[in-house]
Amino acid sequence: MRRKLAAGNWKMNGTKASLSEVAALIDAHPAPKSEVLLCPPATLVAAMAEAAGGKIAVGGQDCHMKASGAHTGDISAEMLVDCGATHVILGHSERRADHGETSALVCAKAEAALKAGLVAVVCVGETEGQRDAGETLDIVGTQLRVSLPEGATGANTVIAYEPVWAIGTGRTPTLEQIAEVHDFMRAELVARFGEEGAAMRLLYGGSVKPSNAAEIFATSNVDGALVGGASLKAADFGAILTALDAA
Ligand SMILES: O=C[C@H](O)COP(=O)(O)O
Repeated sequence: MRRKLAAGNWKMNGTKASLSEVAALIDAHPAPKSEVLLCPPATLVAAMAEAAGGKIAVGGQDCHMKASGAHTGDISAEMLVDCGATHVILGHSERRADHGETSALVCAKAEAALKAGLVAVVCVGETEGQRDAGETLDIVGTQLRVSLPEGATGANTVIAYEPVWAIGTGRTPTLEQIAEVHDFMRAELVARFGEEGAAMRLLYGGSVKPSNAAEIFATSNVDGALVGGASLKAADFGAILTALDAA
């Protein structure tokens, strides 16, 4: 049985004052059925982990493939662990677009994350042009195949399907489109990883909000969400968590 996961990605948002949202979330949802993960900017990982006190999981938004060394501005998986992180988002489309990250690099980062004991939340998803060209399953299949290292399991790896054109736009795929991609990903993962592929959580991400969460969570092979904008406010993220707990 896959435990549902409500994950929030704060992206480049938040200061120490924003940690009041974490306290509010925990107060309002002291014992959720679903697992809860928040991934703040690196500057807040340690403080958020302390504020969360183990009641919700905290993750980074990226890590380097190496454990240490001359890589100015980068952060290693070991450093995230040292700050109290248990997860790391890898291969988000904003990293792929802003920093030219390839699936091969994402795979190297995922290997580093797993070695350090982090859960890797690996993101895949097509652009609008790729969807219009009928390439969605090809793109997602290739990203999955290349981004995931050997040794990925249901315990150490989560997949987030995030159509690039749905991120921060208020647009979402139809439920049929989400189901098509999630069912496809499940089949690919089972074909490669067997039982471990069946155990991996598959999150949907892209304009998830309180008003559309319930229907998305009722969709085939959706085990939760990776939420951007709506994760910044405890009230919105809490409403999404409530919908996930009820699914
Ligand atoms: O990582 C989260 C996704 O990019 C979704 O962002 P969004 O909920 O603001 O559309």
